[in-house]
Amino acid sequence: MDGNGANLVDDLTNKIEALETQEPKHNSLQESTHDVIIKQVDDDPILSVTSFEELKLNEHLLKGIYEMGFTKPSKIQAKALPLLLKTPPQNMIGQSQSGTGKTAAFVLTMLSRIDFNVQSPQALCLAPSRELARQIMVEVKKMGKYTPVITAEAIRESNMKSSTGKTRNEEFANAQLIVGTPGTVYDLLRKRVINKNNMKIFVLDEADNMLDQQSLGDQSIKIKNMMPKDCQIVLFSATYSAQVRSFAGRFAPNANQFTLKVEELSVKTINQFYMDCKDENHKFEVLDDLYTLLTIGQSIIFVQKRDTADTIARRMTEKGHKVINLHGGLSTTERDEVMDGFRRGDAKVLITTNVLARGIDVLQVNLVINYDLPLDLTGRLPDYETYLHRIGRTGRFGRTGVSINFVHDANSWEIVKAIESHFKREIVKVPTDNWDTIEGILKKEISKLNSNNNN
Ligand SMILES: Nc1ncnc2c1ncn2[C@@H]1O[C@H](COP(=O)(O)OP(=O)(O)OP(=O)(O)O)[C@@H](O)[C@H]1O
Repeated sequence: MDGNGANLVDDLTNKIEALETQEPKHNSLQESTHDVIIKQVDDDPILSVTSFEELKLNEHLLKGIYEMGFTKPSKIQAKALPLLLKTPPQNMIGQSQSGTGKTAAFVLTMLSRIDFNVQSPQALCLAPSRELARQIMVEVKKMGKYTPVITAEAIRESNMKSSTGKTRNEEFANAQLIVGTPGTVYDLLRKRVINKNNMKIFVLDEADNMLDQQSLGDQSIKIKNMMPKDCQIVLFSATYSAQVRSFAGRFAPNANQFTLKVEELSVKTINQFYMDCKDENHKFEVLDDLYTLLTIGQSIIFVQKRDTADTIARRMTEKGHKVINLHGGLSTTERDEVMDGFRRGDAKVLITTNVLARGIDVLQVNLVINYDLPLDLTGRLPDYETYLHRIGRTGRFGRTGVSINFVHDANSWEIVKAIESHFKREIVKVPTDNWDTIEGILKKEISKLNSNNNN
């Protein structure tokens, strides 16, 4: 690479590092300008608030929200919260793009429904992974910091110490708000460790995944069938396939519904690229080059299988890159340690499987690499929903992000083309053999995106 090329790489590096340090734009929310389609169950006018005060939330909750730096509701919060908080409660099937603040919408609703004088479970939230359940609990604790809420996490135990010093059963006996994964929650409900009788609100985050019969659907249905009849059911996700949506309608009957058009699904601030590799082996060489030649902020590399995650992590380490690796084959303690380290920024590169495709919110992540493209159960066709969730780990809440897909044969090329036409969003080709050109293209696209953001 000539001197000029090296300078350009530095430029790009600076640009990517600048993205890394972007402060949250709390006062200038950048969201889709196109409205979602809202289907309301009653004839009341559709409300949209412009401030959290308008929602008449408990003052202790407001204090928590402001301490988190939230100055005003995001678009989904502004429109969904007035419906979510209605009395008597109404069900909700909510959809909004990745990173637009769905968590706060349902966490505020859960915290608002709880009678703090009653010490038994009243709000239950399910998430598809322990990492996401733990993350939601962090949000609950921040938002509920000035309320007396008692919480418990229903995920498989790790060796990390309980912060309360209570036994697990004691924790669940008087917990008012529980967040967990379906298997553990079902087990605790079945053993009556979790008392369901006073449950007022049942939330499924990543609802399409939680209702998918080939995934977590069975457990979610069993849990829902244990809830009291008048329990409010709230579903949220960035994606719903047509099939899951019709099932969701039965799971949460008479629900207010927010639906995005397919061309609105993909976040505009995530710039999508693909790199044409010669074969499977060449993918690793390109990955190595990427991390050698560009200093990238925090990034996530997605692969399809646990074995691949282990292999890539080992080979990257051998090449001198500092990477960490998280998948479902690790122990719960290892998973927690890896995730906490990544959140702290101790490690910049996380190699993982679809276990972390959904919901994980690490604002500094500015690059997502699909080392293996997400495939459905046939192993040959694209998994559109997972693609959108994976790239949605960057570009959160108005920030700019980059995603790079590795293509290495005719099938993977067809998958990228199918994804491009499905979401109606261009995936730009970058070469794999000329690093001056590569960074030139990335730089041009990123600056185009930045100037669009500033308009
Ligand atoms: N009103 C707000 N003001 C400022 N920041 C906010 C606000 N609401 C949410 N955020 C922040 O935006 C980020 C993304 O929010 P969140 O994780 O809830 O997105 P999401 O819609 O659930 O995304 P995903 O579909 O990927 O799960 C978080 O860091 C959150 O703290």
